Amino acid sequence: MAQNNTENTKIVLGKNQYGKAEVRVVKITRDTARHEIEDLSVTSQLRGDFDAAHFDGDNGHVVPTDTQKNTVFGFARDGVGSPEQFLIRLANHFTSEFDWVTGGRWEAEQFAWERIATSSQAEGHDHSFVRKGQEVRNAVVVKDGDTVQVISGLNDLTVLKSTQSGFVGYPKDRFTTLEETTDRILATDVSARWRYSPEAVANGSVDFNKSYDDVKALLLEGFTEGYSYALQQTLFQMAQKVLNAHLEIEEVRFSTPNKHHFLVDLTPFGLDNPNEVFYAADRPYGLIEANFQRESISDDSNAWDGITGFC
Ligand SMILES: O=c1[nH]c(=O)c2[nH]c(=O)[nH]c2[nH]1
Repeated sequence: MAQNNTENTKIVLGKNQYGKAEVRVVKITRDTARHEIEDLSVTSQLRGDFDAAHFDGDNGHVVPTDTQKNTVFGFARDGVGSPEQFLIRLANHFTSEFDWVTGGRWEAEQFAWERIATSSQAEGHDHSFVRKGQEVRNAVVVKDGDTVQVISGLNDLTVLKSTQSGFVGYPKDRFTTLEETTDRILATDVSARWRYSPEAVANGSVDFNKSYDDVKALLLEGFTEGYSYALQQTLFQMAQKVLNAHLEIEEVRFSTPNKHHFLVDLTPFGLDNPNEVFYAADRPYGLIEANFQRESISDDSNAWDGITGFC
């Protein structure tokens, strides 16, 4: 770390990074009449030797954030492919183009679109799309020297089990009013992130789009299977599915609200309620977070720095 001698106090520059946040880029591939759309929000942040900029106002090393934004658009001209590959391309570009850029952090959210099906085009319209309502995909690439870390993920994947879920056996004290139940609704908006082994990233063996679809399907399958004794246990079941099937993934992290559904008392109206009518409360909600990782991996990766909303 650099030091700067000011009048009488030595000041050291700590961690720093800079770049352009949330560059909204939409790429239409229009080589044929049937267009393709790729829609992303990309953040680029560079790390390296930027002492002079901070201490002396010397911008000789400061690749403008405006240039970083333009690079995103320029690279999109060739297509995105997968958000992970797109970010790795940006990482390799900035670290090879500018000697003093030793690494950085690149992040993307990807918004999915699907073709509008019409009565004349059941297979979907050629160039009219509707935003897919499910989850938002995301990716983070962190490069430090030659090591590239990739974390993929999704937000807001809303799921619900209408039975096969209960919550019993918890400790009770004078503040406990919650009734035990063996048949409740379990609902959550899944935020999940998973980190690939740097080796798998380096040898280029990961097909990030295929892997994403597969992990999402496994998370959903894990949610459906069996009886849930708590959201905590269901998260483990979901992670287990992913880690068993994808050896190139080292860890999976979750942040999931427990979206409570309270049985409404219909007796004032002379009606029974055999687990059919619920009040869907929006707050407060339980907040269940858990990270699952292979025992064999060390937990010293700082790839997660800057990812908020996970424990
Ligand atoms: O799945 C659950 N986990 C909890 O930790 C919890 N706590 C609570 O009140 N209800 C639930 N449900």
